[in-house]
Amino acid sequence: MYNLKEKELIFVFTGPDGSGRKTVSKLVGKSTLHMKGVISYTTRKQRPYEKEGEDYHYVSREEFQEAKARGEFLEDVEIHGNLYGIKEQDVKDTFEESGCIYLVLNPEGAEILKRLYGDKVIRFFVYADRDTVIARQEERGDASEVIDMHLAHYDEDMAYRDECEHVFENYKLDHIAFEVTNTIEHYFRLKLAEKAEAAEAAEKEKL
Ligand SMILES: Nc1ncnc2c1ncn2[C@@H]1O[C@H](COP(=O)(O)OP(=O)(O)OP(=O)(O)O)[C@@H](O)[C@H]1O
Ligand SMILES: Nc1nc2c(ncn2[C@@H]2O[C@H](COP(=O)(O)O)[C@@H](O)[C@H]2O)c(=O)[nH]1
Repeated sequence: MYNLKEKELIFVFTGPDGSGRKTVSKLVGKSTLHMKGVISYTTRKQRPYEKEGEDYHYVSREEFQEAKARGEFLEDVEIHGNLYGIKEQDVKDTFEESGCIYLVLNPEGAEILKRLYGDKVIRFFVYADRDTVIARQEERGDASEVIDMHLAHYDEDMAYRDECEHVFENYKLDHIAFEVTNTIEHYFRLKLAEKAEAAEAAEKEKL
């Protein structure tokens, strides 16, 4: 397991499928705060609107299982017969570029990360009501079987909201972007304050 350094934090965006986790995480994490996201590996088929290396790394089941046998995944799950996982090396490399990283995971994955890293994992639960989530997936062209599959665990996913450190409804994109940015900046300020305190304590010890 990758050992997080003192200042490193992982922001996990979780919630029901189609609620807007990827959109919000990219808007805030990448475009506003210049953090880096870690891209998952999956065995599921690429959708027409997705890009390799941007949405996922698409691999065969065999490739995924070989990587798993080599112990390369920090966490991995199976959802509706497809495998998904985050590689430990990708987390390590991304931390070298940025002190904080973000991931988009289902609640099961968010829980695995939380158990691994405790306070260093901050979970942002992003949600919208069932009808809105359906409408968004229809609009982006998801097949009805895909939407049905996602909605089959909507209630179960929603039940995870009370476990998360922060909960955001996603209707107005500019509104949620503002709220999430402020929340992440709060963690950045805490980290800076801790660093300053540690430096001050070190100075005092020298005297
Ligand atoms: N606030 C919003 N208003 C309108 N459309 C939105 C909003 N947020 C996200 N969307 C749209 O909803 C769709 C689903 O968003 P997104 O892909 O970010 O969801 P997700 O939670 O990551 O789910 P999935 O894993 O299924 O992609 C996208 O087409 C996105 O553009
Ligand atoms: N625990 C993990 N969950 C992941 C990972 N990559 C994606 N996901 C989540 O899976 C579902 C289904 O995704 P879809 O793109 O096939 O609709 C969704 O909740 C994703 O956020 C991962 O590496 N680990």
